[in-house]
Amino acid sequence: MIKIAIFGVGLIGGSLALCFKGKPELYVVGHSNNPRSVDKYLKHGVVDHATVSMEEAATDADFIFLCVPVGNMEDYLNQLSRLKLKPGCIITDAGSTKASITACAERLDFEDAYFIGGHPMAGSEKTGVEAASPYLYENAFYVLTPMEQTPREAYDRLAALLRWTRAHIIKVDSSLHDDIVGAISHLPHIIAVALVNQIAGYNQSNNLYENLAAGGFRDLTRIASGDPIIWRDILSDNREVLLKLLVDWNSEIAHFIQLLKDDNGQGIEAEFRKANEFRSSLPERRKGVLSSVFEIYVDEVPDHPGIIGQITMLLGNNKINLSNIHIIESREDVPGNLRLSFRDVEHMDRAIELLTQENYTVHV
Ligand SMILES: NC(=O)C1=CN([C@@H]2O[C@H](COP(=O)(O)OP(=O)(O)OC[C@H]3O[C@@H](n4cnc5c(N)ncnc54)[C@H](O)[C@@H]3O)[C@@H](O)[C@H]2O)C=CC1
Ligand SMILES: O=C(O)C(=O)Cc1ccc(O)cc1
Repeated sequence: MIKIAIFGVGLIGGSLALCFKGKPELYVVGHSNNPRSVDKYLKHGVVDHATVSMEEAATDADFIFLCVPVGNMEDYLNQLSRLKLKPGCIITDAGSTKASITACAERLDFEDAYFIGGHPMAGSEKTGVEAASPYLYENAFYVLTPMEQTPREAYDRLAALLRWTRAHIIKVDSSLHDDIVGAISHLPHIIAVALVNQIAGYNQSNNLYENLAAGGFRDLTRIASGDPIIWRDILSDNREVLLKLLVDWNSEIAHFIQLLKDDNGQGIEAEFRKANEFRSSLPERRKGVLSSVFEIYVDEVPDHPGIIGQITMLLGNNKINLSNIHIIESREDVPGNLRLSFRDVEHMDRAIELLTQENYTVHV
């Protein structure tokens, strides 16, 4: 049996556990400091075994995944370096930043074990094992940041295990990772939070802001609902990169201020053209670091008990994974609309086909 120990079985650790559990020769052990979390991991069936003992989880493991907040990674690495690990054991992490943890691991002595940094570049604003899914990483990039001295054999063994995630494994230098992910993920999170807080401020004096903030505002700011502790740690750890990115962001905003002051319509148009061009060159059907949500609307769903069950059962029976379901403006006896969200376009396309066959009116 190959033993995989997962420290921190939340959204990311739990999704990894679900990719591995039940696969030939794999045995998954979850660890938490908190006995109540251990019970929860077992109740959710995401691991084969769970324990509060770090030693029990780690000592005979072939792979160790650290899936705790970025701010706790160093402490876990230090603790692991004091244990006698199985020769050849691979320690990896799932943290959203890579330079500091790789540098920390480089300073430590794991004897015959190896550290290889990792970052599955898919996730969501949700947290906890309740939100875990075995499909989370499908078609996403999974970055590995091996060190110069990492043996090829160890890298290959980790990459082979990670094939169960159905992600695309890619090797990137750890500080290049932090520059790029800082720009495409961490900076957008700051912008989303600042924007939501700006509007929340206006809303205090008039809640029409809240009522009118629909569609586009919700799409643009979904990531502002990310977990405060997880994001505190990511932003603090990558602060040097982010401070430079925010200087550039300020110049972009200053440029817009100038265009508006000058009432420079041509300049505004040029900005939109430039953005449209880059955006339309982005790969469309691949998962990126900011997960896309594929949504459809089902019209006039009669508001009687059981209708939602019928729809979810229809999709479930056809192995279509819903990531969210929302009832819009449904009052008693008045037909409502349903918003169904999917994590990938294939599931959405199949749902449209099935629901249309069943005579539901569907809009994308
Ligand atoms: N949320 C996301 O979409 C993504 C997150 N990541 C990274 O994955 C890691 C885990 O994030 P999530 O699974 O989203 O968070 P989560 O909150 O769902 O899970 C975190 C896990 O760590 C445990 N934990 C929390 N505080 C702890 C502490 N002080 N000491 C020990 N354990 C603690 C929790 O009990 C939980 O099991 C983070 O390093 C994050 O940067 C990576 C890719 C995507
Ligand atoms: O909700 C989203 O789309 C995300 O941004 C998820 C995410 C969060 C942290 C990461 O390091 C990678 C992906």
